[in-house]
Amino acid sequence: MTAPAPTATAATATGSPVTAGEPVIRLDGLTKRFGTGADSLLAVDDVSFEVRPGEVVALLGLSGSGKSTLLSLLDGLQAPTSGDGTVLGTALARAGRSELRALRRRIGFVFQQFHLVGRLSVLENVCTGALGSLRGPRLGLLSYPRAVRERALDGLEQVGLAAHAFQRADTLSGGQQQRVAVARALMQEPGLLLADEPVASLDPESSAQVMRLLARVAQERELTVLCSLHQVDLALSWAHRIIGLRSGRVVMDVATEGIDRGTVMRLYEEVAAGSAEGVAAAVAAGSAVPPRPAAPPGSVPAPVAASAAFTKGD
Ligand SMILES: Nc1ncnc2c1ncn2[C@@H]1O[C@H](COP(=O)(O)OP(=O)(O)OP(=O)(O)O)[C@@H](O)[C@H]1O
Repeated sequence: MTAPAPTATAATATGSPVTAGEPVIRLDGLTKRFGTGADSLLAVDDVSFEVRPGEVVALLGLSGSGKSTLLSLLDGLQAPTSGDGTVLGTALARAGRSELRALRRRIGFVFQQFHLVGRLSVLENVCTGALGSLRGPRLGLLSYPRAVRERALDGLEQVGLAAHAFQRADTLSGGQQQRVAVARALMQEPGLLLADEPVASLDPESSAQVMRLLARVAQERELTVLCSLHQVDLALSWAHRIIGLRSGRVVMDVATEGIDRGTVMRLYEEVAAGSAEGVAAAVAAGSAVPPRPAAPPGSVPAPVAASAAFTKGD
């Protein structure tokens, strides 16, 4: 599946969609350190990039490279240690609690584990997506305004699950539950959709279905999507752009159009500091990555070098 270019956009030479609007995300040296002193850990390290309206971006990187931490910073769930970022016009480092709460109401978040309430009906789960805009707690489907219930049903139709509206959520398959979670996120009418490994616990067929759904809603709603993934092939076929993290740093930022799989796979290999320039040139040219020099027999692999940046355009 190829990511459909959002409407009202003009494709650039690299195929990346660009609209005239302000960036939805603008990060400037965003940094998150856990702990202090010698034992502290730099989870997100001086990250700067922009995401334009309608862009569908896949966030790739080894386990522990900082993808989830970056997403939680963007959602205002964690405060940056230094640097700044603006999301939907809210400055992350300077926003107060209520501003961050307001920001979160405008960001849809899709989790790996769906986070549905299993004993509630599918429709009521979708209705909970509107809670941020309603006053007071809700108990039972009928406690939601009719307009919300109708919108939730429309959402379920959009994700192909209207027939299951009155079933308990925990009777659905994993792939179906994730599609319900997408419908719930869309109830917020978000200006940005973040997804943290939304298909990590799904089989290949359900994964493709969920990614196809995300691509479709992104196109139909001109919605900006930033989604962490472990599946390079899904990222290549679904996203407009791949941002690769290694040890918290952005080491790859490429349009998916014209990029080959081997180049992206370098993200998952250990990169010796000495070969970084070669990789950078290969990525920038969109060509195949030159072979790594063979390690002498018995040698210990070089540590992954966070400084081995091969950001496109460097
Ligand atoms: N609350 C925390 N306190 C301390 N360290 C943390 C915390 N959250 C994350 N980390 C550390 O920050 C680093 C980045 O973690 P993060 O979960 O963002 O990576 P990831 O790329 O999302 O990994 P995965 O693909 O396995 O989900 C890891 O070393 C992790 O152990």
